[in-house]
Amino acid sequence: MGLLQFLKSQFLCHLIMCYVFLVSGLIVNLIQICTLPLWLVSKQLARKINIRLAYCIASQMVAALEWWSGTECTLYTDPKSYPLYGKENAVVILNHSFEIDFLCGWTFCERFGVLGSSKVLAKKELAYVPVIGWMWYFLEIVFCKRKWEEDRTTVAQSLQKLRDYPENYWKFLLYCEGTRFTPKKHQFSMQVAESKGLPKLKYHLLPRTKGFYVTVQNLRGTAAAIYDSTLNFRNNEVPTLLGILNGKKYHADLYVRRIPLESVPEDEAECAAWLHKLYQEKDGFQEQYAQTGRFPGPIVSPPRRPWSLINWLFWSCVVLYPLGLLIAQLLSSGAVLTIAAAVVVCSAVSMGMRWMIGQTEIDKSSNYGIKATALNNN
Ligand SMILES: CCCCC/C=C\C/C=C\CCCCCCCC(=O)SCCNC(=O)CCNC(=O)[C@H](O)C(C)(C)COP(=O)(O)OP(=O)(O)OC[C@H]1O[C@@H](n2cnc3c(N)ncnc32)[C@H](O)[C@@H]1OP(=O)(O)O
Ligand SMILES: CCCCCCCCCCCCCCCCCC(=O)OC[C@@H](O)COP(=O)(O)O
Repeated sequence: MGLLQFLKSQFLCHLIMCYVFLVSGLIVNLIQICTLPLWLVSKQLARKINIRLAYCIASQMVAALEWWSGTECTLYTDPKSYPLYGKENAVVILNHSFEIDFLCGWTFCERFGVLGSSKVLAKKELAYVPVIGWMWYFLEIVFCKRKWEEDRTTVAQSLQKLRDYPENYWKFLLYCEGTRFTPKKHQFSMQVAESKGLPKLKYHLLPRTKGFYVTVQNLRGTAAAIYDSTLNFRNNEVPTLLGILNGKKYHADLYVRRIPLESVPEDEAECAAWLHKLYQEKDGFQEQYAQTGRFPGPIVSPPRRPWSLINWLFWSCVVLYPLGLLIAQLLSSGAVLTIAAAVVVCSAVSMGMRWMIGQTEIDKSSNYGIKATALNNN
């Protein structure tokens, strides 16, 4: 193990990274709150400012993936579609099998210059996660309770609000499986597939079709295409956020197909059947990947950009300098009680960060999808 790799595995480094993320994130959240009056005066300007502010937070995690862990992200796609990525609005459909799949999504958004304005249909629980969840509130992220009776109106309303979004180039991410893949959820989901007379899937859960239908209906005329995206990792890697913090390098492969939105049927039942067929095709791509280690089509990888790193270094300077002064003052004062209080605060913060990282862990995944009726989401 080299010196750099040794340093990357040290808890002190992780603590410093988490401190930078948390404090800079809270500063950004505070500035976001200050933009509230602006929403009344100029909604579009407030949105544009919040896109840039969100970039300050999200790109730190992207920098950790790209520059700290050095994870390689390879894109398989049609070279004819490639020039359109980042230049049009699109609904992205992604498999939900990995703890850092959202981060790989963010990385591609960053490389196509749409990280700050990217959107997602996220479970409501994530809105309460400090920094990220609070930032999403100002980005007009669409939240759902995964209870259709309640979501059918709120999701449609939130999607309608996005129709006049000022930044043209955003991606709306939809995990149609609705929850992360686990063998148990797969077993239940395939029972539902069987009861509906649908072919079984090997690598995916049965997609939930209502969210997809409502998204397509509400974004017609705004989004130009569906980006059907299938993600996997080389050599059966099981990537985690803690692995990224430890500087572990992963190898992500993403296959993206651009499908014009007009080709999705308008009728609800046909739209649902279209989505089921899409997931059967996605299953085929994963099978091919398992057999050959490749997705179909050529590789057209966009290079990483320096901006995420520059942003990270900027915020590190902003928040570490006062911390350094504070620690020096504290140690020179020799006040045992104050030092003890500082240790308690540090421990509390690191526990809080561990809880946040826990939100990404599949073994802490919800029970959603375990019962066929899926009534219990907790
Ligand atoms: C490549 C570039 C990438 C770019 C990335 C871009 C942007 C990045 C931006 C941000 C990244 C941040 C990442 C954050 C991640 C957060 C993600 C999440 O939170 S995922 C969870 C929330 N999202 C979803 O759930 C979306 C999918 N779900 C739906 O669409 C649902 O329909 C719903 C709208 C949420 C409503 O759910 P509900 O359960 O109430 O209703 P359903 O109608 O879906 O369910 C009943 C229906 O399903 C059948 N059923 C029952 N049990 C199961 C089961 N186990 N499996 C499958 N199906 C089941 C049941 O029979 C009913 O069927 P029917 O419809 O026929 O009646
Ligand atoms: C600079 C880097 C420092 C990094 C410090 C660590 C920061 C910690 C940040 C926490 C980020 C929280 C974002 C959560 C996104 C989780 C996305 C996700 O995958 O959600 C799961 C849901 O889709 C489905 O839920 P389940 O039903 O499976 O349950």
